[in-house]
Amino acid sequence: MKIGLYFGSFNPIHTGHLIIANHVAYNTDLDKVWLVVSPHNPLKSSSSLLNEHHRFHLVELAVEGESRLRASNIEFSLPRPSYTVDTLAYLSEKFPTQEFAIIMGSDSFQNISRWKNYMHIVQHYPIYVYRRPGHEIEPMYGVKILDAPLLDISSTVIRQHVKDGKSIKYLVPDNVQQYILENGYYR
Ligand SMILES: Nc1ncnc2c1ncn2[C@@H]1O[C@H](COP(=O)(O)OP(=O)(O)OP(=O)(O)O)[C@@H](O)[C@H]1O
Ligand SMILES: O=C(O)c1ccc[n+]([C@@H]2O[C@H](COP(=O)([O-])O)[C@@H](O)[C@H]2O)c1
Repeated sequence: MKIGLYFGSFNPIHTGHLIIANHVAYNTDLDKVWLVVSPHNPLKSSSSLLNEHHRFHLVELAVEGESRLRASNIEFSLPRPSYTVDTLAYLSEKFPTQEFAIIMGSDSFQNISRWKNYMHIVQHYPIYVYRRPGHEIEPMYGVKILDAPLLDISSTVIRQHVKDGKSIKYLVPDNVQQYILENGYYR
């Protein structure tokens, strides 16, 4: 089976992430997409990060009932910060019969040369890039650029809306919105 690994902070998961994961799961040669919650992105400050268990739970709520999408907390038991190359090595050893690919937005791809051992990643794993407004890229390293509508949604905007008391309806699934508001996250 071919599995797309969609790594992210998911702080919180939003409709953009879900549209991307669903697009890949149904329009490429990949069979499933795992949304891998990274406790700590090595290139981002952790100050505005909601606890990883809460972020993971929100991803679980978001993919509930969708058989091709799965929430993964595999990085919770690995050293911090979460270096993708280390997670890939761990997964390839743990699931030797699976074929793994990577899914990322074009903003992440623009930074890939700053990732630990990025040449190993680009040489050994297929990469699917979803274009993001304001982040035009040249295809390099044989990456596949997905032909799909641009989505101007970010976790940053959702956190800011919650802080400002604005609605996040439709920007996140209803059950995710309800859980965020009930628990007072991002206030
Ligand atoms: N609207 C979007 N279009 C394309 N790719 C996206 C979009 N939102 C997120 N991604 C991609 O999804 C992955 C995980 O993103 P992440 O969890 O950091 O969300 P984010 O919205 O970028 O968060 P933040 O606003 O906190 O930086 C990254 O590879 C990112 O490029
Ligand atoms: O391995 C690295 O050096 C590396 C550097 C920056 C980001 N990443 C990973 O890229 C993923 C996307 O990060 P984010 O915070 O933009 O959602 C997340 O899983 C990070 O751990 C990985």
